[in-house]
Amino acid sequence: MNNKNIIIVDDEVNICRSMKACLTPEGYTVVSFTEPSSALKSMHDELYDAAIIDIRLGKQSGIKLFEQMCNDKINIPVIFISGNASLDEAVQSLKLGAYDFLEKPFSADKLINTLKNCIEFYHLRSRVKVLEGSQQHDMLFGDHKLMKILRNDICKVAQSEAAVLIAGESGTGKELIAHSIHQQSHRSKNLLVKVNCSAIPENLIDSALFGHVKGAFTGAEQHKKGFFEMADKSTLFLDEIGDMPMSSQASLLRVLESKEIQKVGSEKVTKVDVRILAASHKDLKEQIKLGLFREDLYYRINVIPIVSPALRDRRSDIPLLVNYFINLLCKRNGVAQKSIDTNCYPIMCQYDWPGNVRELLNIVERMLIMGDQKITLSDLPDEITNKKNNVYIDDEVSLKEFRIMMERELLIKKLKFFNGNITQVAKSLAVDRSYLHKKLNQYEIKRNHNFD
Ligand SMILES: Nc1ncnc2c1ncn2[C@@H]1O[C@H](COP(=O)(O)OP(=O)(O)OP(=O)(O)O)[C@@H](O)[C@H]1O
Repeated sequence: MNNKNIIIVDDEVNICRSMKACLTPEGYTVVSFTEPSSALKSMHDELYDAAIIDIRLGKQSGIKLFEQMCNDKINIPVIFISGNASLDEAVQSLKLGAYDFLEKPFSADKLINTLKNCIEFYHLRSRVKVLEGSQQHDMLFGDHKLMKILRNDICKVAQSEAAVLIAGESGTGKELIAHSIHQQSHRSKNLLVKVNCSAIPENLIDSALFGHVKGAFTGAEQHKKGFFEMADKSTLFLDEIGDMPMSSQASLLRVLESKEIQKVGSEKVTKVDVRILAASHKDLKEQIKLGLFREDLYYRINVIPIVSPALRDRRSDIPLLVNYFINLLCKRNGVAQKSIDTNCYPIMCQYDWPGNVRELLNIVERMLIMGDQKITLSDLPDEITNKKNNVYIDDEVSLKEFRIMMERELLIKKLKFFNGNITQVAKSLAVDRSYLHKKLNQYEIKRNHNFD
């Protein structure tokens, strides 16, 4: 059984019946309509795998129906049929994006084969789109043991259907984690649907999550699919869930409990099969205490918790990420490959990166644009070189890196103490002036370095 849903739109009831009779034994579930408006309504309400549409629907036009489907973003592959359409109409239908055109009368075999190829073709096409999309997402870089544990956890949870709550500071890669879970799950043949919960106005949440029918409220000029329907048989990623208003949380909880949706303005209740991933940079337990997040919803979405580590907790990954971003950005922007002076790494590892990987990515991009062929210490922004925190020593730092860090810290301290007086600094360090100049050049420290 192939378990696919097909919709037929033909003004001749007999033709609908005979197509149904030949497709049903092949395992297709077939519904038919003689009226384009009822067909369009059904396409909004149900999920179809393909549509077979007559070009001439009495006084109405199948092509017009197809155009309306495109406007309403109903993405069903279409096969047109007709006994009396002109060649022009057939060509027009294909130009609009229909999969094929069959001239009546056609054999049962011809219909069955065309339909099978059509569904396979669209399935492959969406798979290619998913793979293209995933290439931008699945690069969860990092060799630190925290990243190894994270990748291992992702691999395990991907195989299950349980809801996952991804916690972690902003910019640590929570969205990448969600994509990675989806890509490794059996739902990956369908697209992951992402919702930014903080961006949906409170009064539109039901319509955004469940969709609405035409005329449900002022401004609802078209039928609209909600995120749950879009994510049917796939994964729904609820990003920034901690920013969702309380009233919206109630609607979300209802659908998570019942696994059913009801479009705004419709009586009909539809089952959905959606896996939930959620993320928040806010501490949801804290939000519960503050009365800003529902405890019952928290337990629904937090079946498996995953924590995305802050960059400062895996500093040894910084050189790896910097190199990865340099390659990525040079390729993406079509510029010649640039490189970085490895003396930059110890300094970059000292910085706390409050914006995490996103901040690192932005800074690398800025240095690539503004700097020369090789990024050097002088290209590092002030907030990184003027760090005032205690020296951080990573588990995996090498002796050479450690020496560079300490020497640099010491030179800056002394220069500050002696107001940039080289003779005094050299004397206090028990080195001669030329050696001190050499070191200052090596670490690109200027005498009038900004010491604040
Ligand atoms: N481990 C990583 N490897 C490669 N790139 C990463 C990694 N982590 C994050 N990034 C990149 O950093 C940027 C921010 O990541 P992402 O949007 O996933 O973070 P987030 O935690 O969801 O942030 P927010 O809480 O602000 O939504 C993206 O460009 C992402 O590709």
